[in-house]
Amino acid sequence: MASGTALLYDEEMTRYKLLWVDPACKIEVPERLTVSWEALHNAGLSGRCIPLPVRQATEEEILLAHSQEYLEAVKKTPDMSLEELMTFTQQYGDVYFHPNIYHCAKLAVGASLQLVDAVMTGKVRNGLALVRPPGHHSQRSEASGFCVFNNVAIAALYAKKHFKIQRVLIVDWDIHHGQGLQYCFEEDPQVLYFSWHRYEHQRFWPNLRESDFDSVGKGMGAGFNINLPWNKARLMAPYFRGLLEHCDQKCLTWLLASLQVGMDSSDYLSVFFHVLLPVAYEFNPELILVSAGFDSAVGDPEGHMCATPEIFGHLTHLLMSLAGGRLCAVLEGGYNLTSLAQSVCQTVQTLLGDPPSRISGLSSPCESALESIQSVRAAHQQYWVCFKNADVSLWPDPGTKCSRLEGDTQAEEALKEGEMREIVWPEPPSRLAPPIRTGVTLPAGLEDDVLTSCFRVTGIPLTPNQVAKELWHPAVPELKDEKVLQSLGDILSLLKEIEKKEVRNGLAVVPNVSLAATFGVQHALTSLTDRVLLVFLGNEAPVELQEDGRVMLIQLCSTEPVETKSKFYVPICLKKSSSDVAGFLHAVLSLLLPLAYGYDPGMILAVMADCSLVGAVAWAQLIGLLQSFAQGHTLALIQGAEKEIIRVTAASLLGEPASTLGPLGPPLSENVKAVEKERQRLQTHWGLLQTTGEDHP
Ligand SMILES: NCCCNCCCCCC(O)(O)C(F)(F)F
Ligand SMILES: [Zn+2]
Repeated sequence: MASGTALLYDEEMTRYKLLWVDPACKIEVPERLTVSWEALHNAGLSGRCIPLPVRQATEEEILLAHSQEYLEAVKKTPDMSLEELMTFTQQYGDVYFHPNIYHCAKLAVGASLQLVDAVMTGKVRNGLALVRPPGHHSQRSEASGFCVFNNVAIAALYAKKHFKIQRVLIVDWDIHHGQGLQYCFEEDPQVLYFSWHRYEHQRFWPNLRESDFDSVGKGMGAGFNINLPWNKARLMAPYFRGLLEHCDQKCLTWLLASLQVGMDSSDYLSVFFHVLLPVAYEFNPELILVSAGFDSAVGDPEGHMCATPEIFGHLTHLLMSLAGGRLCAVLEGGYNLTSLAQSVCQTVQTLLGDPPSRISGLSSPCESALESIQSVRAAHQQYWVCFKNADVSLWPDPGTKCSRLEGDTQAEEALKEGEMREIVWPEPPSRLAPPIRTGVTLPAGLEDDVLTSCFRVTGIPLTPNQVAKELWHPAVPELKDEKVLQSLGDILSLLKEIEKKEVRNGLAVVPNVSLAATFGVQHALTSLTDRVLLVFLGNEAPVELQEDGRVMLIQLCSTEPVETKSKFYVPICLKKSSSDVAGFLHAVLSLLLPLAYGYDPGMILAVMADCSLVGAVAWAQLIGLLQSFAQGHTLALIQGAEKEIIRVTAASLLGEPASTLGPLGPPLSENVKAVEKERQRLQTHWGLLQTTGEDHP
């Protein structure tokens, strides 16, 4: 299994810049690369990566995505005078040329291809190419938006050609629409292009009608182009008409900044749960390419978004569960040098396997985001079975796009000026990786190669009254069984190792999983955290729940669970769950992840009480996704000695990407209905569950 994270950078790519005055291009400066590189160095992250040399792309490689005449034209730029460069630039939009930009553009493509080679040959697991000029706007015969050659398009075409890959997923989280990528692949069913971008009903650059959600791809490529447009909130102007008379410029600026509707982490995560991840799992890609633009981070002068840099650690982690972890990230935009550097570090740290930091304060996606989510799911319902049961009765019908009154532009300008001065955000918290990753307690005789890199933990057997004290309930008969007492002792010492940050996560194979779960929850609450998420696969409810919210129980069962009103108890009854992998995954993506992010637990207990409920691969996928939370503090408890389950659990806890689930069939409609029922019940309490707007009837 490949391991290691590649980092590609060459300071030659800093050696071009804008040589004349052009307000549209002045933000694309060489310092974008140097601050990113230095931040990675200062954080000790570049030292943990595998440095790969960049190289110049060959003409043949560039011609995969560009025309001969365009290449010939760009080839002439190194010999041009300043005037000739300015004239040459005039024919394109929002881009500039420089005598050295052709050289750098070849290095940017070459770096991307080096990264694809290293990942596809298993030399590394994943990686990031820090490049400029960026690529996702450039087209067959046209430069655009600071882009000269389309780095990611060429990388995808190169991967298909040289590695016979038939399914590539491109995730473009840059705040601008990568129209160059859309045009390149819109008829290609082998390349699924996903982009979110500021759109504002076509009022945001590049102002293209085809950047809207109804561009789904063409011909054989229908369904393989997904646009998620960010449109500003509805009609701010009327609120301000009244206020304008009373408040001065400063107050208006503040007011707009506080109402400024840049999207935040809740919007981003909702799109991943309810649009991107369901389709990505169904598509089952062999390689993930990320057009990693960080102008979608807070503070960016182009993006005006609110999502803080740690969100990229989460987005990266969620994508690493796909394609066996084969992920190539290529830098696109990002113009606030502080948030760019922080976002790059968050991304690389996750690629290296460090657990994402906890994100608190998540809420519901905003109305505008919900409208976009619903529109995209409706537009793609006919192409993806994961949207088959989506609630897409259109709200409001697309005809009534909320237009923006002219008054906004003056307000917009105020916002732009005001907000640039004031925007600040906290540094992302440090994400320490403990020396050892996984502690295990196993009954003897369960040796396994994977387990050798785990840290064996054996505890002191507990006495019955010790347990009774911890569990605050009368001693149960099992407590006579010294195997049970030993396993509880083992769990206690595992939790202590996690508490001391000696290990990050743990695995215990136990004789009585319900007792172990109850004990684990109680001990975690007394010594580790005030919020424990218990994910329980099995039918017997392990713990009585207090409504104080210190435990959230998500229980996957096969028999009809008791009716509940609690927002901390989520029974999900799945029929034939071991064969309905799609149904299981639907439950994880549309229920479990949104709940867990909303709850923000300090500890995860993942309990496999009944090995028949899901297969080993689905379970491993779940263990991988659960490491998004609680700084990776997961304790997996397994009853019985299913060797395969134990092996994949340990592998996942050690950071091995789970193997792919393979092509997914349609989920069982009764399972989708069960999940939808719970989602409807809970979405008012946990906003990340929403997929449609509130005022939808
Ligand atoms: N206010 C100035 C208007 C600038 N309009 C052009 C924006 C180009 C964005 C380029 C990018 O960030 O998408 C890339 F990733 F390609 F670099
Ligand atoms: Zn951008």
